[in-house]
Amino acid sequence: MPSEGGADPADAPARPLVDLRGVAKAYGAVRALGGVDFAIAPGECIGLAGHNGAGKSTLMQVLAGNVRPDEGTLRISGSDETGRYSVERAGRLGVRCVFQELSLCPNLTVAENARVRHPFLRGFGWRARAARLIVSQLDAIFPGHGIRPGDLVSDLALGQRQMVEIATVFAAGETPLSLVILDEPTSSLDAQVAGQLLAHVRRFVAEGGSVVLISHILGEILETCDRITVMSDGRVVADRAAKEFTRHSLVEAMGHVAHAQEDAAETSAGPTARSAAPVVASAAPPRQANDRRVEARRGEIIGLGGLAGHGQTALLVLLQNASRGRSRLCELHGRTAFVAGDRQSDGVFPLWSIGANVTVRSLRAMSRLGLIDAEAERAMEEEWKARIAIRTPDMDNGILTLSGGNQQKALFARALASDAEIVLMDDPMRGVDIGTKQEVYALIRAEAAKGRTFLWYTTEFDELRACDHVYVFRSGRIVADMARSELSEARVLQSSFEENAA
Ligand SMILES: Nc1ncnc2c1ncn2[C@@H]1O[C@H](COP(=O)(O)OP(=O)(O)OP(=O)(O)O)[C@@H](O)[C@H]1O
Repeated sequence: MPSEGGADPADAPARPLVDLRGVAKAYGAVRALGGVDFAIAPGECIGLAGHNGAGKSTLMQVLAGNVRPDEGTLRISGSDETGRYSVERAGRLGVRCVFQELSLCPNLTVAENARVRHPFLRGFGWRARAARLIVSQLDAIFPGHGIRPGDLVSDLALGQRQMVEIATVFAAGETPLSLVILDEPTSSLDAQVAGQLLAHVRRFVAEGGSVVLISHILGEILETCDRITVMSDGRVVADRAAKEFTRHSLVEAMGHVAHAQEDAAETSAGPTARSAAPVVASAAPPRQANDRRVEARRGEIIGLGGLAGHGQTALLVLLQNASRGRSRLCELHGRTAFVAGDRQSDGVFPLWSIGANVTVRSLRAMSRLGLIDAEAERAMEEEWKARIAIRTPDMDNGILTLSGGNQQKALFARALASDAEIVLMDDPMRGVDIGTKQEVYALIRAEAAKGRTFLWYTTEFDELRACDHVYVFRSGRIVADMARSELSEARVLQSSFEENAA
């Protein structure tokens, strides 16, 4: 059994770039880190895996200087930083991070944000220099990105904001860059853009840089990283060369049951013909030039695919904002609930408790004579905490005390606990660990079998395979639609890129 922090000492690099020993951190009763050893060699890409709430982000926040551990030592490039480490020290030592919650200022342009991150861009002509810096970095990492330096960040799609954030972090600064921490960097990127980033990571590492990559998409870390460290409940439970892991053994190391196939489509060999049930939701993208429209029948799981930001979210919003009945673009017969993918801006009520975030959509159903039935509310909170495994000692804690993936689970619970007949999902599985994903897929299938309808925008092909019928979007229009039996990744990709796809 691998020991804690346990690579064979013979494999340990002579002088690690980073050497954390016995790092512990508690938040009240929650032990986020329980004595972690973690080392990174120069020129090494480490994958950090583990269930939601395992402690990955907290460990990286320690390394970024944002969180001061209660115990443990921290050495960087041989220098003992224990007790004096800070964000500023991290910056000077060349440690930079892309965290799950984006740090860009929405009311500033792309170039102005680059200036905020890189204060050396000052004096006469700073704006042009900032623009050149960010555009050249975007070109290097994400060729064909389509982002202009004068674009306001608030006007960019989530994926584009993520690209700007990543490019800003990799851009040459005053101090040489030694370590880049990427905490779920691909969660809002589609497969093609994610591939561009991972290729860049490999180039950066080949040139001697180090990277820590956190991802719940296991294929990404298996293919990109040299070594994989697995965390569970605040501890390191496995630490080996990436090539020694298979997908199966990695899932097991994370403490999940490794099913023969962990994909969404696992048991979903459903009907291939459209069901005869009545249409409950139907919508046409405003830019659609022909009469194609997304149509969902009662009990169907409908997938919206294609590259990120090509009109899928807009269609879901159109349905969410539609009133019941029929209009030119929309037809809706039932109550809707929306599961946001961008939890920061559309999802969580940041000042509310976890419980209140879950039950808010159901309060009307739980109120009698204008008073909310507190017992029913508490029961709903506890039921969903158990059903979807929200990791918290107390549902009264603030929602922001949850790890990113657990916040996402709370949003899911809000929609599924509600009385909505139609659930609109805007790429909601981002940041959810593989064990929970399997449970949520099963839940969706069970709910669909009971007659609930799901419209599911996803950037993961595996999730499209769980759908009964898939519509592929490009440039704000539906360019293809196919039943599950006709679905293949090649077909979806082809339709996503070709203007005149089938
Ligand atoms: N500021 C905080 N206050 C209270 N608890 C916190 C805080 N930050 C983290 N925690 C708790 O610490 C634990 C570890 O969280 P962390 O964010 O490190 O997990 P993670 O492995 O990154 O999860 P995910 O995959 O969901 O992002 C969780 O139980 C979380 O609820």
